[in-house]
Amino acid sequence: MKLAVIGTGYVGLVSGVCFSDLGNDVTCVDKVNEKITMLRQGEVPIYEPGLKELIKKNTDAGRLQFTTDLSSAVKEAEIIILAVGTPSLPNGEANLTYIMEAAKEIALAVDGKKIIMTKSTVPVGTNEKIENLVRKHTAHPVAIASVPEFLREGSAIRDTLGPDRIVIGTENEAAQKKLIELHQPLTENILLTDVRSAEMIKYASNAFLATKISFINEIANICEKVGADVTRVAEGMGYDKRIGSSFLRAGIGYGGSCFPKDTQALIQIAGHVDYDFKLLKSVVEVNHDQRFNVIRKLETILGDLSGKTIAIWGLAFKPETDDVRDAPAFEIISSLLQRGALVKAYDPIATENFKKNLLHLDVTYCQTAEEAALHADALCVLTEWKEFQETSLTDIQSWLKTPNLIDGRNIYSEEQLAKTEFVYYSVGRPNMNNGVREQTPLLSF
Ligand SMILES: NC(=O)C1=CN([C@@H]2O[C@H](COP(=O)(O)OP(=O)(O)OC[C@H]3O[C@@H](n4cnc5c(N)ncnc54)[C@H](O)[C@@H]3O)[C@@H](O)[C@H]2O)C=CC1
Ligand SMILES: O=C(O)[C@H]1O[C@H](OP(=O)(O)OP(=O)(O)OC[C@H]2O[C@@H](n3ccc(=O)[nH]c3=O)[C@H](O)[C@@H]2O)[C@H](O)[C@@H](O)[C@@H]1O
Repeated sequence: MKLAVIGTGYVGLVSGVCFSDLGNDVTCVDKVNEKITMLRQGEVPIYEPGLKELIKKNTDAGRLQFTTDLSSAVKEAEIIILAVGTPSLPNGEANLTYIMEAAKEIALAVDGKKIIMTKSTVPVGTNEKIENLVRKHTAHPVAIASVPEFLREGSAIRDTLGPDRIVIGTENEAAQKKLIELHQPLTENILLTDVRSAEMIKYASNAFLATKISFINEIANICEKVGADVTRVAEGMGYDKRIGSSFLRAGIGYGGSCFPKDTQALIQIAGHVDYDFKLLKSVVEVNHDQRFNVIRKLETILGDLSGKTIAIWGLAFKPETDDVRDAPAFEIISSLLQRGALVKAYDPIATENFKKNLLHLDVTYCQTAEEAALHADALCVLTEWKEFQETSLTDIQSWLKTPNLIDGRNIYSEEQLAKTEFVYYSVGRPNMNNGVREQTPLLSF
């Protein structure tokens, strides 16, 4: 099939490349010239394991192209995939400017029968708005479908080529048939539904995963007070198939380009129909507060942070990506600087993106993990990069001025710590001091 993909962010690029890998002719479109130039030269504007190689394979095979010429790409295609951004407005609502602009450009370019398949995450009712807009600008038969995307950054190719499910929301039977045909090589598990339900499935899925994270983070906070270990609690819960073990990793809260924005957007969607989504509001609040536990723990160990040197390992919102959108590191570092601390930070690949976004922050960015940790009063691990997990605790101890370690992602085990002198605080697990577990006093009730 001939496809045009509008937008070469994570979703557009990865789905475009994967669809071409399945044998379709794909043209990826972006309005940013530099992105298209890079892609044509075989460079990838985002970091995603395996993507560069897959792009080369498919461009070499002549099935994958990149252009800024939306009109020609649309004319050539049977299916147009809409994958532009839907960032948050200041009030939390999804900003639909890019979607609507792109939809208009598509409508003005169509010259025959087409399917527009929306992969961007859009509030319930948006695809109907897209349809109305398109009808205003063209008389050609254009079918609209909502086909939400569920990929994760860092495992985007694997997720796209082996999805748990595909959701196709459309009222147009011919489009439905065509979209089943397009997605069938990926999975047999295709849910056919109406447009509004498809749009809601995406928000409900992200909101539910965010809820799991905030839930386990609150359990972790209680574990710290009662002397239990949240990793064992999560394991014990996860064996129950009704609960499942995924998304029960306690930490410093979720970040990234989607959970924070999509939870806020769903609260707004509910608000527009006079529904107060109390549970989700709490999920967001818990998540925001969770970040500051890192600061509270540092203050417990070091007291006043003014003049103290704090090493930060990890700036990306999760490993295997250079994406720093809404990364917890932003607020944690800002808060440290406000308290007068000196911050030295290291991330294997996200430093440049972080700097670009936070030019005003007075942070010393380091080339290696060791450089960041050297002579610091404490080290905070904010992203669970494998490189950090593989660094010997004996080395870390020798680099630091004082062996204080805040492990925001629970990457080190009690056994590893047993042979060290660290004051070690993690999330929802017993503190360690000089290789020994700190005892929680008898509970009074
Ligand atoms: N990032 C992710 O992992 C996931 C994102 N999503 C959703 O997918 C959508 C896209 O997300 P990202 O890929 O992160 O977006 P992004 O914001 O990184 O990229 C969007 C791209 O679209 C381009 N663009 C905007 N208007 C255009 C136009 N009129 N013509 C051509 N190009 C245009 C921009 O220049 C940009 O390169 C969002 O709605 C997001 O919520 C869904 C699942 C996963
Ligand atoms: O709509 C989207 O954009 C995507 O959002 C998430 O994907 P992503 O943001 O790439 O990354 P996740 O692996 O879900 O992690 C999100 C955040 O939650 C945190 N997290 C995740 C899992 C967990 O157990 N604990 C936890 O704190 C991560 O550290 C990270 O900050 C969803 O997992 C995807 O299904 C969805 O398509």
